[in-house]
Amino acid sequence: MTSLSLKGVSKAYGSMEVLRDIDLDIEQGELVVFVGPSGCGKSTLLRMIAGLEKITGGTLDIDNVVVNDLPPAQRGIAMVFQSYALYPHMTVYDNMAFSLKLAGKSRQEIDTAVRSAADMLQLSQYLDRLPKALSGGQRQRVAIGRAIVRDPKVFLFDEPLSNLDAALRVATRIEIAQLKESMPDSTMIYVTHDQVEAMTLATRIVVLHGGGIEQVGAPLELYERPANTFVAQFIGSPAMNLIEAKVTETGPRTSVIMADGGHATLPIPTRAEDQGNAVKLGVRPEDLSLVEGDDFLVSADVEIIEALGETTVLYFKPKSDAPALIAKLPGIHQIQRGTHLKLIAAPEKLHLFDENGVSFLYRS
Ligand SMILES: Nc1ncnc2c1ncn2[C@@H]1O[C@H](COP(=O)(O)OP(=O)(O)OP(=O)(O)O)[C@@H](O)[C@H]1O
Repeated sequence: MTSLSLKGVSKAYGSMEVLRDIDLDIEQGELVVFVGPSGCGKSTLLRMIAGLEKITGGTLDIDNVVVNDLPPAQRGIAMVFQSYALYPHMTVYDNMAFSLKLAGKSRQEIDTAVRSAADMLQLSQYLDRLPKALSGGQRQRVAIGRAIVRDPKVFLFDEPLSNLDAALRVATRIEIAQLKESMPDSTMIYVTHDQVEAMTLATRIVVLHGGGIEQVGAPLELYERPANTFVAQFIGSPAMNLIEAKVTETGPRTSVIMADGGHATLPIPTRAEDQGNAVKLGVRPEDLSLVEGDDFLVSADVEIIEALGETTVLYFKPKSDAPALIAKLPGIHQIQRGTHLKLIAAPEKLHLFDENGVSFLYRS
C-alpha cells in the first residue's frame, strides 16, 4: 500500500518557483531521506507534506486520499523540528501529553501512551522535569516522544540532530535507527545535511537540486550507480573525481584515454556513435591506488597531504582549469609534496558520464 504520494507537486513564492513537478511515492514502513544543497527546497517539501506550506501545484495523497487542503492536524502526520519546539513551562510528561489532551483523550489513554513512549525513548525517569533541566539529546527525544504518542501515519523530521554536538549526534542517530526498527510499519521522512545520517538511516534517499529530483534510490545504489554527475559528486566524501576523457573503443566494454596518456577499459556499454566523443570518467577518491609503469589511469603532482592515520588523503595539483584530483589511500604513506604519482582503479569501480553529465548506465 502506498502511504504517501506526491504527483506533479510544485511550489512557488510569488513568481519564484522553488519546486517543480515532484513525483514521489513513499511506501508504508519506509524511512525516506531528502538531501540536497542548501536552498534546494528540502524543508519546503517537508513543510508542504505537513500542511505548513500551501501546495501551489499537483496533489499530495496520504493513503489514497488527496490532502492538499486538509489542515495539518487532520493529516495524521507528526513533525519533529530541529529546534525541538517544546513548551518550556510544561514538564516532559505534559509536553508529551499535550496533543492528546487537546484531542480529548481520557486520562488513562494519555497516561498509557505517554509512559509507553517514554519507555521506548528511555525518558521514564525525566517525566517530571522541565525541558531546561534536560540535555539537548534528551530534549530531542521528548520532541520525538511527543510525535510518537499521537500514533501518526507519517513522521516528519526536519534536521532533528543539527543542534546537537558531534558525540550526541551519533548517539541520537543510533537511537532513531533503533526507534525505526521498533516501529517497522511507521513511515518516516527525514531532511538532513549530513551524509552519514542519510546513508545509515534511509531506506531510500531523494536527491533534490534546482527545484527537482535528481535521483531516488537506496543509499548504496546512489553511491555505486549515480545517475548523473551531480549525484555522483553529492553522495560520498570527498566527492567523486571527474576526469575529462575521450572514447577510443565502443561496445559492451568501453575504452577511454585521458590527456596525460592515462587509459581505462571499463564494463560500461557505449554505442558506435560515441566513438571519439568527449566524456567524463568518474572515480571515487577511495577507489584509487598507487601504481608504477605505463598502465595507469591518471597521473599528477601531489600538492597537499592529509595524514589521518587511518587514511592518507592526497590532493593533486590541478592541470590547467581541471578540478583538483583527490585520492584517499588506506593507512599511512610517506609521500613528499610535489611527488609525481600514477594512480589506478579497478575497472568495475569506474563511472562514465556523457557530455550532459548523464551516466551511460542510465541512457535510454
Ligand atoms: N516564505 C518564503 N518566501 C519566499 N521564499 C522562500 C520562503 N521560504 C523558503 N523560500 C525559498 O525557497 C527555497 C527553498 O528553501 P528551503 O528552506 O526549502 O531549502 P532547504 O533545501 O531546506 O535549505 P537548507 O538546507 O538551507 O535548510 C530557498 O531559495 C528559500 O529562500
